[in-house]
Amino acid sequence: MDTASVIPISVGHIHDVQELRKTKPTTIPERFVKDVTERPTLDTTLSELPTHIPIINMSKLMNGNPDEFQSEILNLTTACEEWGFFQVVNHGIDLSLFESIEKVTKDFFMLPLEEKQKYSMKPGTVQGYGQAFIFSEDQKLDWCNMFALGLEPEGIRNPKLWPTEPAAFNGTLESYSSEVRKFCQILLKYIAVSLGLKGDVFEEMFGVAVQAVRMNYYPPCSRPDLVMGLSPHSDGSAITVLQQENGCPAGLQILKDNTWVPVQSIPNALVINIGDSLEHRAVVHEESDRLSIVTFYAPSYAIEIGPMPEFVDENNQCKYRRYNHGEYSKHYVTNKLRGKKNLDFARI
Ligand SMILES: O=C(O)CCC(=O)C(=O)O
Ligand SMILES: [Fe+2]
Repeated sequence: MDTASVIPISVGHIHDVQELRKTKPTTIPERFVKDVTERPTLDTTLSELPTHIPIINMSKLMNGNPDEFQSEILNLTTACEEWGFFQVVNHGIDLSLFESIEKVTKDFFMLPLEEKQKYSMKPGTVQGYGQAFIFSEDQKLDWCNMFALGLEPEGIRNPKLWPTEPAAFNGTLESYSSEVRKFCQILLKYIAVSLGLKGDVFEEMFGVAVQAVRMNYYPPCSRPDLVMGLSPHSDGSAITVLQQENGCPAGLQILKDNTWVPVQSIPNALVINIGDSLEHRAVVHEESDRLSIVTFYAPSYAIEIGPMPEFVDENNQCKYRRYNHGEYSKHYVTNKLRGKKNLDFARI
């Protein structure tokens, strides 16, 4: 996430989805109605599919049992190679923090609109309250309200966007984020090991990693078949850590072998994805709302990244060029969500 300069663009009126929902509209405003080919396949038809993304049990990686470690590292290799998406259970983050971040986030979204608008996301930027990735008046809108904040390094923070209400918001977000940051560092170590690399290779490569959070609140919608909660995209991070409200209906879907597969929510698990690899989207429901709290963890904007020499030889030719992560990030946030096209930035 970039604090990017404000681009003078006209995005038209962006309805606040929660306010719209209050009026219980029988017809959905045209700007939210997706073109026929872009409408969601709803859960009922998807429930027949084999829907399980891999599950990684972090305690098996940390309990000192070498056999369990080896087999779970293998699971992680498969999860990264074949899916790019998996859930982590027994991740070690205090569950009371999960509850408290959920509570302050929900409380924030339930504030009166005027209060939330004090932190409005300016067109062309990605921090604050509103809808991100809207760049024109004719672009369709997603059925979602977002609140996004840059966290680390200090320089990407915009203190004016940190809310004064609910009072516990800022402190809770700080504690939560520092735990999630440690989790990301540990997970990247295991990913390095699963690739046969030194555990600290990513930590060294990333510099002071960029961390940002986006909270997505999806109100119910009378016509979930016509709208999208969040348009298909892949994330511009190294890893993304998604927490969804316990007990909420499945909303996240990933594109696996050309089929949208719903991610069933496992209580207290974290959903991880390897950034900019697998396309995903969120659908909404007729009666239930849904909340997700999403952390993006990425290399420092200052560093240059590219294919690792360990993985390039005459049989595995280089497919990507080296590039500056800050440039990539700018490219990412100044393009609307459009599937996986962002990685073309680096393709040779
Ligand atoms: O809410 C979800 O499940 C998806 C969120 C997501 O993909 C994102 O914020 O990048
Ligand atoms: Fe995403």
